[in-house]
Amino acid sequence: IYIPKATNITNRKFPSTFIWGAATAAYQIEGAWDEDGKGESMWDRFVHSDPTHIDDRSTGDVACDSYHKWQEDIELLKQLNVKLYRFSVAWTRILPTGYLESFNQAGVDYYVNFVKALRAAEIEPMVTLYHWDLPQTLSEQGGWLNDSTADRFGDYARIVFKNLGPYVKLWATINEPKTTCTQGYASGEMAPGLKLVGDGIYQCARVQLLAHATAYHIYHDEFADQGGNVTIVIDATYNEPLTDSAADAEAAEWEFEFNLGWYANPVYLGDWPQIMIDRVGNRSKAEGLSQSRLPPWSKDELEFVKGTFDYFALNMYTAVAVNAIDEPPIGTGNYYLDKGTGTSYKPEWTPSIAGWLYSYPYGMRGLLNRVWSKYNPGSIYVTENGWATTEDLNDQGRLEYLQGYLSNMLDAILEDGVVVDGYTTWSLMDNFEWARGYTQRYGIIDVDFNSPNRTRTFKDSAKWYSQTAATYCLVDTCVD
Ligand SMILES: CCCCCCCCCCCCC/C=C/[C@@H](O)[C@@H](N)CO[C@@H]1O[C@H](CO)[C@@H](O)[C@H](O)[C@H]1O
Repeated sequence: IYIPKATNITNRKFPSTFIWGAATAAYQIEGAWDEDGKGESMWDRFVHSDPTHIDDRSTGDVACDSYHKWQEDIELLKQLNVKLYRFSVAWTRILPTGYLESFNQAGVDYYVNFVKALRAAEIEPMVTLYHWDLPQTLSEQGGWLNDSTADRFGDYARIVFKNLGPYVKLWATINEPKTTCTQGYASGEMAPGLKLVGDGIYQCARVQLLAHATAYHIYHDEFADQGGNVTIVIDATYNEPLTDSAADAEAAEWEFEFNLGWYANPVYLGDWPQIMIDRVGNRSKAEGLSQSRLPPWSKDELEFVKGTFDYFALNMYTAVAVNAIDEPPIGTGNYYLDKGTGTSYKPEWTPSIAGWLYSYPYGMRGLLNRVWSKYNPGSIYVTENGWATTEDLNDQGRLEYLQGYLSNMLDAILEDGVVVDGYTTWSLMDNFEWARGYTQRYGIIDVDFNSPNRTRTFKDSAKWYSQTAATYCLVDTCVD
């Protein structure tokens, strides 16, 4: 279909059924890293073992102190007029070592109280089971390279479903498995800091998908009466060919499959994308390996993973320009060489202070259409979307980014027929931005990390978002 690349902000209203929300993750906001029986996660170990892992030598030990300030956070959500809050449960509060024997009732009580309070405030909880804080004990046993981690994830998911399930209808199993595999197990920039760009990166994807499917089946086999929906959160870029050439168009397609397709294809369609099977298989063979570095699924595994979704949870921030390149030399196995594409950003896109994040609002519409037509998921939630700045209450750049992306989302809904049921902006408040520490802020609400109270203050974008969530309108006045 032809979609004009409109940049104007629409003055039409969002459907009244659309759900406005905000998102966070446990390690990034909670703090209280060793309180009330919580175990050590691989992020606790990563930041404590070598402060140089983090740009500003900071940690998430206190972060936004949301573990203690959760009632205040719910008040903020109410002031924002949002009806959906996506947050994650810290695995190590429930099972401090990752094993059932370490069960910690205090962790369960904490989250049960929290979801009850959200419901009382008429805010729907969307619970992510895993947002990168793997129990350190499991990490030492191979973490996402060890098949048994999928079973440990199932043990943990069962406890959370059983206890929080009466109050939760929207579940996300694993957040952005690709980021974990590329940055945690390949570039080493994130926990656990491994550099296995040839094979570990692919095994990590396989084990996370098995873990997701394990939790999905546990929910539908044992807790179907709760009537909730479960999926995995996948991050993606909108891939625009660098030029009009057929070669760049094909490269953009490869880029799509080696990123989003890597995780979505097994879940929504079955098996790895064919281009990955072919390219990694051929390059592995040329390297003299007897088996592809992309681990083939068994027939049982394929059936186990295929169809494990009730909706599509999409994290979308940026666009990338993609170009064809000469076939990279065969040598040491490497995912980035297997991919066989070049990536950059177009000069007309607006850069943020995060090197990877550029504003190209049309990308939201383009990607939503692609996900909708390729995977036919029935319903999409955009579970993350946001903009990086330095500390600044007058964040006009963030406001314009959100306005532009949401305007294009509405075009996808109203013009193209894509079903987007809800949106949780990243993030409710400034927080610990992984390897960037507190140097990059994504919150619509400012957090003063120098104050013991972690004072929260609405930025301009939060004031605008609160009005938008109340009126379903991105500008001052909308037409129905
Ligand atoms: C001339 C230079 C050319 C370089 C071209 C590189 C192009 C590759 C760019 C791909 C960028 C994708 C990287 C994406 C990362 C994000 O998905 C990831 N950081 C998002 O993580 C989520 O976002 C939040 C903000 O970073 C984070 O706080 C949250 O926890 C994550 O779920």
